[in-house]
Amino acid sequence: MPSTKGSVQKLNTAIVIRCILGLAVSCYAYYVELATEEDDSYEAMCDISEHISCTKAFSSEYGKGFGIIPETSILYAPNPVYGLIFYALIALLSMSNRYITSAMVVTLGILANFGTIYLAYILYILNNICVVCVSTYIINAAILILSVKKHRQLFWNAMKNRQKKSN
Ligand SMILES: C/C(=C\C[C@@]12O[C@]1(C)C(=O)c1ccccc1C2=O)CCC[C@H](C)CCC[C@H](C)CCCC(C)C
Repeated sequence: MPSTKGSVQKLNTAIVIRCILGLAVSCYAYYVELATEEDDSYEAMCDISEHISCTKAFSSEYGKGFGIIPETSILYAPNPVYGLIFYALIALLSMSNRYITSAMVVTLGILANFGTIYLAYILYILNNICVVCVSTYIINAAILILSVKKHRQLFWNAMKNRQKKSN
């Protein structure tokens, strides 16, 4: 198992890049969601056909608060807002190479992928393909894989350091 400081830094960069992509996609989704609400004549780029439509997903009952948070809750917000908070949080936490922060990123990554499974199932129920949504699923999967790799690297680095000290 090769374990160097350099490969942890490379993984950090890779995670931050996925977060920036996630932020960009979430911004776009948020913009489209607002624009469809405000302007009836607005045509979103991601509305490609009858069954490949992002606005159908965004304006469905599941487009806000994941369809599970009650409308009266202060947490009730369009889904992309959760995406913005989530990707910003992961980017910040990924800059640290501490073991606990890395464990937090892995945990949040697992949560987000459960979110992905749920949202993908909703898309299936809606009989719809949403290109913007699917790209967030791919980003979430990549973030989880990379953060698990980083966590393993940190583990092996800690092991190596222990060995060095005892020798
Ligand atoms: C743009 C985005 C998801 C895309 C989409 O949600 C959209 C836009 C939507 O309207 C929709 C409608 C119907 C079916 C599917 C969909 C979606 O697919 C965001 C990902 C967010 C990701 C799944 C993060 C999950 C967050 C964690 C559960 C933990 C959050 C903790 C932090 C807030 C602190």
